[in-house]
Amino acid sequence: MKIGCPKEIKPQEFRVGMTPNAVHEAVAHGHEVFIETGAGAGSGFEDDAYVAAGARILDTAEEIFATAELIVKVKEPQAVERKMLREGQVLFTYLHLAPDPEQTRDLLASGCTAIAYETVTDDRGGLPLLAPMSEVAGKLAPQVGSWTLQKANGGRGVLMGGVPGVLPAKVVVIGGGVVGTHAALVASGMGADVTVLDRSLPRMRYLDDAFGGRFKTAYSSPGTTADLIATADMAIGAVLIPGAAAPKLVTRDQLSTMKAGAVLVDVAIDQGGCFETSKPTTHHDPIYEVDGIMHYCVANMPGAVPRTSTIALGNATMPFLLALADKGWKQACADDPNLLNGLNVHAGKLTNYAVGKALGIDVVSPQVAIKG
Ligand SMILES: NC(=O)C1=CN([C@@H]2O[C@H](COP(=O)(O)OP(=O)(O)OC[C@H]3O[C@@H](n4cnc5c(N)ncnc54)[C@H](O)[C@@H]3O)[C@@H](O)[C@H]2O)C=CC1
Ligand SMILES: CC(=O)C(=O)O
Ligand SMILES: [Mg+2]
Repeated sequence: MKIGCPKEIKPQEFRVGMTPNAVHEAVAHGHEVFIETGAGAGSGFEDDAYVAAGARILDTAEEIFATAELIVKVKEPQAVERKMLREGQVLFTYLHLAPDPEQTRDLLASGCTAIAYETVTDDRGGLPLLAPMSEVAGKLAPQVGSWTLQKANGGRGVLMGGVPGVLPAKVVVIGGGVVGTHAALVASGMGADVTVLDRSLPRMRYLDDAFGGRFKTAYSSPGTTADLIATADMAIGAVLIPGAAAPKLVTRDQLSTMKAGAVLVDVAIDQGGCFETSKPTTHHDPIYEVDGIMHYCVANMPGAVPRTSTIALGNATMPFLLALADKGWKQACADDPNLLNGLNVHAGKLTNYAVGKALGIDVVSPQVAIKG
């Protein structure tokens, strides 16, 4: 199969969809791989490394999209990329369609088959292609939040770990999944006083067993969230209902109950955000203030550490990428219900129920779509 990997064009996005190692494996499986020149440079992979692994370098994204049957990316296709997608072409990348009606409309119009990393599942109910980036974003969240807490950046001027005789910062993490756990571990490692809120009792039991003492857990009800938010120096939004728009768990009215200069880091912004006042920002201009509360809402946080993120993402996508290329998308999805859960769009139809519900669009079941 002809596999193409264009350079990412989202602002300050330096990750790349395929590493030279991934190219090497795909070529060993008999596939042809086309990489846009410079695509890996931001992650420390120069064209030479791809050529040594067996890829051909093409000069433009147009050539990549025109040549490849399977396009492998990191971020959702931007408007100019969506225009280059065609019927029958397979797109394998993050999509986050629930909060993005324009992208959804364009993908449906293109006739392509789009498989979203973030809705591919595993046998234990996890999201194996979201997890590596959630690990990265979770670890980054207290780091960027503590920077935002600094006075010169608009924050309260509180040090995460305090000092002898001065209390540490209070951090509330809403959602104790992959992002939330990694955020809680780093925040507690920095010395903060951390509480994780979740609605899953089994998940909180696991967190307590595995990390007991390093942070506290509390059931995520509106009342508990309101109480904790009012005394927090930092809240990290890390909830997920797979495929769906994030629930709004802190309203604008609640900002007035918070301490001036407190910080909201909304990692769930790629699913629309879990704070009512969140709107997506970029690494170039990551923070803004509403009612005296600082917000950090970068939708591609792992792009800040592209070397780590590209390798971590490539490790996770590799088996799925090889299955898609070796068998073709229909057989690969028919053989693997977890990969089939990644199917969001096929031949002008939406195939993910959570996305359809969020956007009010009719859905064809993925099982039916692969027979079409
Ligand atoms: N901004 C960025 O760059 C990145 C964003 N993300 C996003 O971060 C979010 C979290 O991802 P993961 O941790 O991998 O998901 P996950 O599925 O591992 O964890 C989500 C957790 O939220 C909990 N939850 C659901 N509703 C809740 C509620 N009302 N209150 C409290 N907890 C609730 C679930 O029980 C689960 O434990 C997703 O939206 C994901 O797309 C992930 C990576 C990078
Ligand atoms: C998960 C995601 O959206 C990202 O890594 O950018
Ligand atoms: Mg994102």
